[in-house]
Amino acid sequence: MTTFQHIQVPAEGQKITVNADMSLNVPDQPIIPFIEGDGVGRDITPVMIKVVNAAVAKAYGGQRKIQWMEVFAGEKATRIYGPDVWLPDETLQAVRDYVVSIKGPLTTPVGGGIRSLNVALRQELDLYVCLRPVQYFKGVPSPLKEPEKTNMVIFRENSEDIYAGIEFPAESEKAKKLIAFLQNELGATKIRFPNTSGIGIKPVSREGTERLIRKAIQYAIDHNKPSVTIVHKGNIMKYTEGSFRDWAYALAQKEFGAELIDGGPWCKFANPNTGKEIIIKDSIADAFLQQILLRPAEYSVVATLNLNGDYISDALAAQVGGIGIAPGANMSDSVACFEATHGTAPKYAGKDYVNPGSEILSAEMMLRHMGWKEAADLILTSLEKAIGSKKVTYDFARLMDGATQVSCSGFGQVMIDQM
Ligand SMILES: NC(=O)C1=CN([C@@H]2O[C@H](COP(=O)(O)OP(=O)(O)OC[C@H]3O[C@@H](n4cnc5c(N)ncnc54)[C@H](OP(=O)(O)O)[C@@H]3O)[C@@H](O)[C@H]2O)C=CC1
Ligand SMILES: O=C(O)CCC(=O)C(=O)O
Ligand SMILES: [Mg+2]
Repeated sequence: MTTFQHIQVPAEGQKITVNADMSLNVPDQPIIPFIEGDGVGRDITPVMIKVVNAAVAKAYGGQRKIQWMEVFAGEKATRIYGPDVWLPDETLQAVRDYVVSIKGPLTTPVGGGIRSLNVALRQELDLYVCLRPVQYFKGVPSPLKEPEKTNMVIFRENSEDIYAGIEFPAESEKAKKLIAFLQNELGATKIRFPNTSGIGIKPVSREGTERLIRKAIQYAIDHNKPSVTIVHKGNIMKYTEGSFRDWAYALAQKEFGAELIDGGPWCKFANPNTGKEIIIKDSIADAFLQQILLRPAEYSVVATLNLNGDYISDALAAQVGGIGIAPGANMSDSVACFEATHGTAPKYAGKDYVNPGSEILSAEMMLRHMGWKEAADLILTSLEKAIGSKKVTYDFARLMDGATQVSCSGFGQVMIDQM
């Protein structure tokens, strides 16, 4: 058994393992690492665990049980491991070795300070897909007239782009060197204020694009979806976002046999499982952001770059009721770490106030990923019933007629009472 410095491995339970074909072996008592998270992480993570335990107990009558194993990151890690240890090596090792994990949000300061621990975790473990389903739950208050028409699944590239954090502060030696190189060696004449510019680098590769698009198209096949939309700003950023689009179309043709529609670039192929047509199309990001509000029913699977995916996730979440119920997963071919779309919402930290729904729905995705469908279904139905009962947290209560506002833990209890 692995020994850790500060992580306590539960006395009972086993690791989930991965087969050669990437399917999972899930024991009846899997050990699941969790990161509590900063800010509201301390409110929502215990509620998520309580709701998941209740759903698993109800679904399997004691036959199955999750053995939770706390691993540390963010502010809590600095209290345990020392002031500069934000993401301990043993946390990365546990998330990798135990295959399936879940995390609360982690703070990233604006401007200076540490770089994002969330991004570091994704990069270190090469969790290259950020999967964020966006669906409407009946009764949730939404700014749209027909929120049920928003039903999309975002495949956000999670390892590249301007998000990779390769940047140099204005007036630093490195920025000066890089600007001089760009001007003198590469003929870049368009840096408007070279003496006071910070510089960021935006790597976007064919390999990174292809592995993301492969997953998005396979998802559309497996879930019988009508289309995959590639979202990019390739008219302006031609060799990063534009190439993303071109590589995506090329992959659809090369690996899935897609054929051009009316000379392209849109293309289509028949779903090998159902025979139904899957259309591969693209949309420029600014236009896409208005299309999803005005014509959401025309979009299904969305494949996009890292930064676009970040913006689109929150925008789409708002359409179906907000980031209080927006779940997600960071995935490689073998490892998956589930997490809410929202951040640490610091003004609400420790107040037992916010909606735990995003992390609970992330756990629902986790249970489904493990093949524990019955427990996952119970979570969905109890969430729907809880919303139907109008006992909801502040974010929904402030927009819902006749609602009773409950706390974060109170909402978890309402869900458990509905199981
Ligand atoms: N994966 C991660 O760990 C992420 C981390 N972050 C980090 O989080 C920190 C704070 O970021 P910030 O920009 O404030 O964004 P947040 O997502 O933390 O919060 C923005 C607003 O969203 C609403 N909100 C967030 N969570 C909930 C919830 N559970 N229930 C109901 N409403 C919610 C609140 O709206 P209202 O004010 O209307 O009540 C809140 O003020 C930053 O350091 C950022 O880097 C951000 C995103 C993801
Ligand atoms: O890492 C962070 O602090 C922010 C990340 C984020 O907003 C996201 O992944 O959606
Ligand atoms: Mg975000």
